[in-house]
Amino acid sequence: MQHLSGIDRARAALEGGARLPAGTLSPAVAESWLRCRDLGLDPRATPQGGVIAFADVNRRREASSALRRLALAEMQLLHSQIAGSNFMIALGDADGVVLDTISDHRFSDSAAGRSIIPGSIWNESDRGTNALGLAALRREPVAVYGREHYFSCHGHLSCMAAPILDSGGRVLGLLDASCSEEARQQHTHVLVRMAASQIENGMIFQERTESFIFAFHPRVEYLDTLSAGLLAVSRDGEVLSLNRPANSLLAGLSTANGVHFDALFEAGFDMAMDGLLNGGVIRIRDRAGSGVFMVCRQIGHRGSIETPRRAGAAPAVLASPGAPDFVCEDHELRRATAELAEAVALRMPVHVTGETGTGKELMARHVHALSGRKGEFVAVNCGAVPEALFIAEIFGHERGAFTNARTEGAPGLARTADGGTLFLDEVADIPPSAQTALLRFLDSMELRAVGGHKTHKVDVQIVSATNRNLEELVASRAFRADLFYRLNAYTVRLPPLRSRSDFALVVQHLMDKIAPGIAITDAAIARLSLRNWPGNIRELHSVLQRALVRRHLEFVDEDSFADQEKSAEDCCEECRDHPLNRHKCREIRSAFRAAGDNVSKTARMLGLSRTTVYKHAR
Ligand SMILES: Nc1ncnc2c1ncn2[C@@H]1O[C@H](COP(=O)(O)OP(=O)(O)OP(=O)(O)O)[C@@H](O)[C@H]1O
Repeated sequence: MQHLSGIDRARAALEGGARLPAGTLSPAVAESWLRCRDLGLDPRATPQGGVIAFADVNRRREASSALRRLALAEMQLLHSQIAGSNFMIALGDADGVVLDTISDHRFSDSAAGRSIIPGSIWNESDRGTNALGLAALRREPVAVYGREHYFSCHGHLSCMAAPILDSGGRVLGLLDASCSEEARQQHTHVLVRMAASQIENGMIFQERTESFIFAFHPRVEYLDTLSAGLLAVSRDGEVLSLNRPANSLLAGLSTANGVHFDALFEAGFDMAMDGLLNGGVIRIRDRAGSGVFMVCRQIGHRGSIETPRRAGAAPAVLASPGAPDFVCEDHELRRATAELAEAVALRMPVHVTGETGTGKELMARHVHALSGRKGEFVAVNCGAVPEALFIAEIFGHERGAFTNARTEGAPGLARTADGGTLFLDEVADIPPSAQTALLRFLDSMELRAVGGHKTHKVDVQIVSATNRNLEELVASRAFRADLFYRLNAYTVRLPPLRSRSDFALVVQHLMDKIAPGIAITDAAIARLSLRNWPGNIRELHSVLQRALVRRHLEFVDEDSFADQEKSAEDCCEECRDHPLNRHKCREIRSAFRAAGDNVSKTARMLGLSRTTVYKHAR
């Protein structure tokens, strides 16, 4: 109760513009309040806006891709440790902009949950005192409970945040757990700190694949814990990075950039290596005289055997056992898929975008093969399932849940995909009522059949795809923003065929598939490359098939497409792929030419509206 009355007095002073009573707040919070007051922020006002545009979120996500890869896996774990307790886990970048959230559905449906979304800015100067902003400023873990938040409108929130630092002490990102004030639990703070340390350590391993990594601690039984110091050391003994515990364990010694192992430990690098490379734990003294145990956690290798693949280093054809080959020499596509394997290894949901026929389903099958999962690849066309049945179709239904033909009950597609991949095609068409259910499922990987009482946990790789602009749908509120961010943890944008720099390779690949051994001339490829390809690779496939038929499966040259091009010229772009419309379209275009390219005259001749004529005559 004392704490409450203390905070009451402190708030009264803050909101009344008076001096803050001493001893009522932690120094970190008190200093933050004063900074906010100096900035002229009104604690009773509602902080303005504070959400950046989608494109910026994506740019920031890309800039933090290495961090996100590790953090998303930790966030999942953290979420499962504190699941069911009305919490949200958020990852922010160094500027306090939220990049990803995983949330308990009760929390995400609350006012607080709606304020912590990807793109929301939680730095101190925008949102006043809050854990994320304060942890970024202080570069240490911080908790801000209830009314300690500067703005009274955030008084129902409790947040615990820990910064994720690089070995130079710079903030790479922030991990935050937020809940409603009454749901807060002490141990969450510890879990968030542990997760942040785990990510920091992971970053050292991820970035230093060519270095030795040693763990050390004064007590041998702590070598496997998060308290152990980690040192990344080059083959010459130069210390390249240290984690936070290493810095504290070596306090008093200079660990500045480029320091040599010999300057930190009495036994020289070569002698230490003899013992460490034998796989054993050695005991050595640091230069301050303290004894520590040390073990080698990674043997650095030379060259590029395991160095992470950079954009530009990916192969021309992505091939995985069990998946159809995916031509991928185009540089945009290579960049988009450079880190796909890592994302899949971390079970990140993959979102594939691209025009119709660009290979979204093929990419989904490739992800499935990459995941090495033994279970099934289950594709759902979200646009084709009626709204009323969507949830039952995905999550199953118990016997008797429906009174029509579905009396028997079914496990649902998500359970069928257990151990495999669930491909949500045309994901933009998921009915609004099912979006919430899908979001809950993605957060917990648990589902309950319609009419059932038992929940089932499943393990599925999620791949979604659309050729619509999901960002616009989110902006118009037709698609839930939190679901959008959850699905596109890793996005692959497939370029349209007309802009692919590997066009010739795609043609050659399709030829090999359709008619192995039959040649296509360079001139034919050059001619095809001039087209617009609204139907992309699917359209190219059928154009090649028709050309092969015309040439009796002997060869394909530039004249093989003559009749196709002529008939294409005869109708407008939209009707070209619709056999049913083609006839009508040709009639309009020929009447238009006969009428001397006069739209009104053609319209009168055919008894059609001018708009219709214009649409086809263009
Ligand atoms: N990169 C590629 N390499 C080889 N073949 C490809 C590639 N991309 C697509 N294809 C082929 O093109 C055809 C269309 O691909 P797919 O069905 O995956 O497209 P999609 O984007 O899912 O289409 P839609 O949006 O209409 O559902 C398939 O025959 C596929 O094998």
